[in-house]
Amino acid sequence: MILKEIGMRIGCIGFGNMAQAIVQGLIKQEKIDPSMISVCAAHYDRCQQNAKKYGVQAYESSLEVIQNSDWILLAVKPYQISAVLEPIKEELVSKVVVSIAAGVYFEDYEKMLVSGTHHISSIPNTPVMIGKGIFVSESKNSLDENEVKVFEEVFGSLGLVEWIETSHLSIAGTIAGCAPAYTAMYLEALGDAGVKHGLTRAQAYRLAAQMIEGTGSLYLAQGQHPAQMKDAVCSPGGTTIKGVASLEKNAFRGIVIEAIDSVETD
Ligand SMILES: NC(=O)C1=CN([C@@H]2O[C@H](COP(=O)(O)OP(=O)(O)OC[C@H]3O[C@@H](n4cnc5c(N)ncnc54)[C@H](OP(=O)(O)O)[C@@H]3O)[C@@H](O)[C@H]2O)C=CC1
Ligand SMILES: O=C(O)[C@@H]1CCC=N1
Repeated sequence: MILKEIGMRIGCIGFGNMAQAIVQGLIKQEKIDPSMISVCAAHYDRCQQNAKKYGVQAYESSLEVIQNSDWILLAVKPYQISAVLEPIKEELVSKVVVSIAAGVYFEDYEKMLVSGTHHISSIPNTPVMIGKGIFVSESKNSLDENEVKVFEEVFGSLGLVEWIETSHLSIAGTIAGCAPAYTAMYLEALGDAGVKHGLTRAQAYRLAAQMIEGTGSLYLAQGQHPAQMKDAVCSPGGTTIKGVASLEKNAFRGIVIEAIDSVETD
């Protein structure tokens, strides 16, 4: 489904890191012509500069974005949602609202939007930019059957659309949405280790990134238990098991779980 063909226009209220990642992804996947995307942000000058990078249209107000769009991506910080929606909620009744704000779900929007507004809460991650992302999407939503189909086709072109019950949305969003940061830290750490031992930084990052992508893809292709994947690398008396022992000594898995806990108990 190419949005141009069905005449669907997308508007972004908030055009920061995540909205730009989605817009880049949609343009890269040739789902939509940039001319059909409208955006606004708090600072118009910065928004104009960012819009120019992708060839999309920047507006000064969210009202103009809504007037020029069919689907609205709500991409401001979670704590700003309520204030941003209040003056425009009447205009959203005939639109489809897609929220990407972490922690703001169906029941919250039922209180903030006009009754009957079609809306869905979804937590994406930055790899949507290159079609390898995730949209953790709340099963409970008020889209009609056709809109759900469009949602799955359009945002599914940027990666995996995973439907999740509200009670598990937060943890799913943390694994999918926050962990790219932790994975980037792991990438950086492997890069530092490579450099420490003589690789150029570029080589070290290239090797580490390909390894991370390959390991994830291998799991997705075969569904092997991660422990089996680990065991297949550890030759008896070999090199890998020494690193495994060191990671275990430093509670590698424990600190990862603790990091996720710290997000969830916030
Ligand atoms: N970054 C990520 O990886 C992920 C982010 N999210 C969610 O995406 C949302 C945006 O996060 P992120 O992109 O990281 O944040 P950014 O700070 O990068 O972007 C926030 C955007 O909101 C704009 N903004 C602020 N106030 C208003 C307003 N009153 N009206 C219109 N626009 C406004 C800002 O404008 P200006 O730049 O001019 O200040 C900016 O463009 C959050 O709700 C977050 O939870 C979800 C999953 C992953
Ligand atoms: O850090 C944040 O708040 C956002 C939500 C998920 C990823 N980034």
